[in-house]
Amino acid sequence: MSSPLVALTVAGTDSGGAAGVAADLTTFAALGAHGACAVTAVTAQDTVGVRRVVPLSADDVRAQIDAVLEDLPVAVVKTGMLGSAEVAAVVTDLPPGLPLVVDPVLVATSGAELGDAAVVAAYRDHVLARGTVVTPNFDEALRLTGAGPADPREDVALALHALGPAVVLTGGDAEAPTCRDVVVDARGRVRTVEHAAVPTTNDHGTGCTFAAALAVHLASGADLIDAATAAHTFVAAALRTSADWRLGRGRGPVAHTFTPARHNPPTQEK
Ligand SMILES: Nc1ncnc2c1ncn2[C@@H]1O[C@H](COP(=O)(O)OP(=O)(O)OP(=O)(O)O)[C@@H](O)[C@H]1O
Ligand SMILES: Cc1ncc(CO)c(N)n1
Repeated sequence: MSSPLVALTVAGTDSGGAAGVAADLTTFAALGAHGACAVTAVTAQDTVGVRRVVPLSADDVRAQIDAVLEDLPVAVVKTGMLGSAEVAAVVTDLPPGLPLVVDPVLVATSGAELGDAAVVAAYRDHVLARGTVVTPNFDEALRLTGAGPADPREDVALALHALGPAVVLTGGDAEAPTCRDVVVDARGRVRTVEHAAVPTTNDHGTGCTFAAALAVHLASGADLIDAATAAHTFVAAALRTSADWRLGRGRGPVAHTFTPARHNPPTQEK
């Protein structure tokens, strides 16, 4: 007997349905996985900006994670907005050996701050060391490493790798000819994944969607470079789908509803 692959997201909600838990669960479903969630914070957010953030306590988050892990055969955990150093410590306590994709959410697409200096310190001091792979954008990578904007992306990615995890430094840029993600595997080998950029402003949620897709592909057995390539391809296809959408007054949602694998869902044995 087989069951669907189970992926758990530990992340904040986006009331506009573009990023955070909504993006993660929809992406898991689009790739045929069963998604579970532990909510870290509730945001009042739309395509324009973030109006309010209500953090949940570390105990609230731990209770959700415990409930899921005690009942479901979770194959991979993906984290997004953690919101506080206390919640970050709960993530660090995840069972050893459970693959962990850390999307170190610090800033929303709209520019709103979603992680303060204490959260940055928590990532640097212990969350990254527990992570299997970390997926920052360039701005997040600079905050986590203290590097400067003129530093080569490969060097910044290697500085993150030195803190413990494999790395996919994402390079979304709708105005560039191509988007280039720098990948550093567990052994420190550097590769790049590059695709034509999709010219669109409907890109709210790309980072969450990418990390969620990466988590499913890794848990399905792909190596890091294949998983990053597949996740990058998924996001690009989703962006092509949403490019003509007219949703909201700001940066509209990426179409994480795009479903390439509905007819071939991944499975797991236990
Ligand atoms: N316009 C685009 N065209 C093609 N690929 C893109 C585009 N924008 C982002 N991507 C891809 O999407 C993935 C997520 O990257 P990105 O750098 O946008 O994350 P992010 O900045 O964390 O996202 P968010 O805006 O949700 O915080 C990467 O694989 C990136 O290359
Ligand atoms: C809740 C949440 N998580 C992540 C992001 C990153 O885009 C966001 N805007 N909101």
